[in-house]
Amino acid sequence: MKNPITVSVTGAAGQIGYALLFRIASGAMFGPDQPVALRLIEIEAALPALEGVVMELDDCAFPLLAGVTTTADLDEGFRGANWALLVGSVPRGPGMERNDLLGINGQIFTGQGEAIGRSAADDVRVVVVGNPCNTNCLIAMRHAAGVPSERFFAMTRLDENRAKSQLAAKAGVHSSDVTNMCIWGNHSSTQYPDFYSAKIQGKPVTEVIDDMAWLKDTFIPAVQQRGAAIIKARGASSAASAANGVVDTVRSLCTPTAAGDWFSVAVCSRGEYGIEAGLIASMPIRTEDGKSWSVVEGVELSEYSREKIDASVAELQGERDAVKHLL
Ligand SMILES: NC(=O)C1=CN([C@@H]2O[C@H](COP(=O)(O)OP(=O)(O)OC[C@H]3O[C@@H](n4cnc5c(N)ncnc54)[C@H](O)[C@@H]3O)[C@@H](O)[C@H]2O)C=CC1
Ligand SMILES: O=C([O-])CC(=O)C(=O)O
Repeated sequence: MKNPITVSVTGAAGQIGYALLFRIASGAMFGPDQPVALRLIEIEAALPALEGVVMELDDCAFPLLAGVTTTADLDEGFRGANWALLVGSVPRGPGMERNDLLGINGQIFTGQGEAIGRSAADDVRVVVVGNPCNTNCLIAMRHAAGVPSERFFAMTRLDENRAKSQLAAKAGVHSSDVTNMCIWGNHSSTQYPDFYSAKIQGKPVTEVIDDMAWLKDTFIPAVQQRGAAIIKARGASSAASAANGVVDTVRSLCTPTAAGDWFSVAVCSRGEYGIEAGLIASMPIRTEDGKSWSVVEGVELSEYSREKIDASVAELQGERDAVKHLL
């Protein structure tokens, strides 16, 4: 039997938490022979509800679940964490943009970053989901003393999956036929789902979907606005698909990437593709060994792509400037 991987999850009693914990405990995140220990973090007021979730985890009798801890204490919650999944934070409601949450949620990530620096395992990797996730990730990274910047990620995988699904439906193929789908920039309505470099059954999307007006004027806004459309329809923000995005993000970071492909996650830029170093921006990422990762080099950017990426990066710069007092 392998040693358990310790996974800390904040906001564990929330909507995404409810969809995520059972997937982790069932083996969907780390595979069918990898035990996991969960450390669940909530604010005091939500601890009673979290106990109910733990009762349900118990009632699943998951063979891979090696233990569950619940706490409102950040050091206790991140103790020994190999993965810290930062979900806890307020979701937006109808009519809001994700960065309207910066003032409400930003400060959560200072204390969490500090506690990760003090208490997590030496190999901790951090995935920020709580919105606005890129800038919250930046805040956490800046406060996590001793944790290298390449261990911080913000989630754009749900956007990637949405984009694949939209392109597949238009082309009449399965979403698994869509590869090389990069979301660039911010997890926001300025994100750029790069249809120019994506492929369908190995061919450029623009060859298979010969409809530039649809790609530019329907596809891109549909992906950018999908979160808002879900909020409008469901009355609450995406939860099951977001949890699925977290599972996919961690799996992709832990599993060698298929030859020629890449996946989307926001990482700390080192200046790749002219994106200001130090910003948490989504880019095309590969891992060869399931541990270290790299930004895929040489993706060709049309003038259109360049403009879209620059606009999203400008938004990230604005968000960073708005939280200067937290950095
Ligand atoms: N990056 C992405 O693709 C996506 C991000 N999100 C974001 O994920 C976040 C969570 O969404 P939901 O689970 O639907 O919200 P929710 O409101 O159902 O749950 C959030 C939970 O976080 C807890 N919480 C609040 N402050 C906390 C703190 N300081 N420490 C620990 N826990 C804390 C709350 O008590 C609550 O149980 C939101 O910010 C939402 O916008 C949602 C979907 C996709
Ligand atoms: O749109 C929202 O506020 C929630 C979210 O991040 C998403 O669904 O992508």
